[in-house]
Amino acid sequence: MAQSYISIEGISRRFPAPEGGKATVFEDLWFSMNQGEFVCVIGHSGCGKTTVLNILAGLDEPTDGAVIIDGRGIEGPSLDRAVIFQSHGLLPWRSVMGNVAYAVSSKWRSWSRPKVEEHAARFIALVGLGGAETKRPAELSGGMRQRVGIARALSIEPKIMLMDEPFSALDALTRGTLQDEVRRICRDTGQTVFMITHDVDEAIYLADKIVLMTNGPDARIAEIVANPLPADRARNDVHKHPSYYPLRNHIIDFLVTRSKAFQSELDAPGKVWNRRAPPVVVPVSPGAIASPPPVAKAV
Ligand SMILES: Nc1ncnc2c1ncn2[C@@H]1O[C@H](COP(=O)(O)OP(=O)(O)OP(=O)(O)O)[C@@H](O)[C@H]1O
Repeated sequence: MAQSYISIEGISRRFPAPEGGKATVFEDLWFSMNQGEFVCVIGHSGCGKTTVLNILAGLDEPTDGAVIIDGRGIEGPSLDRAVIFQSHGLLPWRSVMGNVAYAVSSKWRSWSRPKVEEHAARFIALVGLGGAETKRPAELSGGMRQRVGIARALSIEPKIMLMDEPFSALDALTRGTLQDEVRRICRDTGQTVFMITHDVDEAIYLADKIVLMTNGPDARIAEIVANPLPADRARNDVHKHPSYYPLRNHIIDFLVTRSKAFQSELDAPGKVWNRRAPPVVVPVSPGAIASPPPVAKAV
């Protein structure tokens, strides 16, 4: 059997609780990703999405369990894994060019200054910030800062892109353009993407798989939804696909109703829950052909 590229193996995270003891954010999560896959994670605030992302980034460690990437355990951050944070994480004393060029020169240490800046400028232009290279973060709007963070992450051409609501601070037009660009770049370069979002339509447009997490504390992966839309999808056409509304309704129903009830359903007598293999669901319209082939129940 082919080995997964990223394998999350039974990770838990507990923090000291204010009242003493430990608070469990999530317990015994199992999940894997193949190389080149685009995965979105959806779940209510506080279920531990950012904590999982920080563990994948090597910025935090699980209390139990392990994450294996390409056959090796994670040992801290790596330039093979770029992170786009909600809060930009820019160096305030550096210009737009300085922030992106710093990342580029960290990755390719032997490159000359002009080569670094030429490479950085391409990605600054890509996110629509050509002309703003000399500005410092304090001179930019929140959305512009977020675009610098996206340019910086894309510029180091990482194998894995970890994104925490990367488009949430952007206006609708810029968001759409950058979603298209990020999707195109990730597909062209075969990057593996783990992205947190609260935007169901964004997940439907971008993801191959959508991981649904139950509410915290003690959150778990409720389901993995395999996106039945064709991999080669166009933004303007996704809603015309016969499986679009079944997919959208399934996710919204989860967020509105099932994410809360899930825990008590699982605790019902006689319920057997295999944490190692959360159910894979392919929501399709009756009669539609699902892609990828249904590996589990279609609803
Ligand atoms: N360093 C920490 N110390 C104590 N508790 C923490 C720490 N980091 C996270 N938590 C707690 O873990 C829980 C999950 O936080 P996390 O940020 O991962 O959730 P999230 O699902 O990403 O939320 P959001 O959607 O609001 O960003 C929260 O209750 C948070 O208070």
